[in-house]
Amino acid sequence: MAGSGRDLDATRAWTKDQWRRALLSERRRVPASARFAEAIKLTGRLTEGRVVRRGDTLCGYVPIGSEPGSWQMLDEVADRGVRILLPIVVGREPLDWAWYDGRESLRPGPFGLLQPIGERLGPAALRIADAVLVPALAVDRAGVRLGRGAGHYDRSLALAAPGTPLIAVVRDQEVFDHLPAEPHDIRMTAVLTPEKGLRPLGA
Ligand SMILES: Nc1nc2c(c(=O)[nH]1)N(C=O)[C@@H](CNc1ccc(C(=O)N[C@@H](CCC(=O)O)C(=O)O)cc1)CN2
Ligand SMILES: Nc1ncnc2c1ncn2[C@@H]1O[C@H](COP(=O)(O)OP(=O)(O)OP(=O)(O)O)[C@@H](O)[C@H]1O
Repeated sequence: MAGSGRDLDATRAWTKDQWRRALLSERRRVPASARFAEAIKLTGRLTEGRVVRRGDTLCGYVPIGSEPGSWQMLDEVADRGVRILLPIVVGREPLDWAWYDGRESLRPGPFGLLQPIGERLGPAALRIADAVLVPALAVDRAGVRLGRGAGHYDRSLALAAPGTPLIAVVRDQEVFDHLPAEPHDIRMTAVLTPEKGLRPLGA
């Protein structure tokens, strides 16, 4: 598959679904050992104080399948005094949110997700976040994010307070020059990757 900046002409014409298929098959080829090493690096990035600090509220996610990150990532961030909100899928509504309260507080949900069982705070709880980690398959330099294709985050992120960092979490190879965008796509303000850490996106 085209790496960042390569084969630009070929990928210019790709649809979002073609991108998704290519990105997911690439992810599935990453050995568990590499995924594990990347998760440890991501945890380091999240606990070094640039993304969130003690007392902050972070919207996180529980990684599933080949997504970047791990359980440890959430626990180590929580151990540093950061409160973590996790998303709950409610049909095609904006995502609902509940506090992360350890692994025992998670239950299997739709799409292979693990979701928190605590009190549902409503979609507007996103407003109290100091930063939002947004799971993604890829992101481009302008902040265009490619997700799973259900539109959950696009419907939800408009509820974040203006200026809240919206941080796509991807592997280093998943940052591209140009991805297909639609009018409803909400732009990410930054990207977090294991090797290069936190980088701003867009203008
Ligand atoms: N970890 C995580 N949580 C998330 C998302 C996400 O992408 N990742 N979402 C982002 O919007 C929302 C849920 N939407 C989702 C929509 C589709 C699939 C999905 O296609 N799941 C695959 C199985 C995944 C796997 O095991 O690799 C499937 O159902 O086939 C997942 C989440 C909110 N929570
Ligand atoms: N703000 C919105 N309001 C209503 N529908 C929306 C909105 N944003 C996205 N959608 C719907 O969701 C569908 C999927 O959107 P898109 O392909 O951008 O998903 P995605 O961002 O990749 O997925 P996800 O956010 O679930 O990871 C769109 O075709 C559109 O119908």
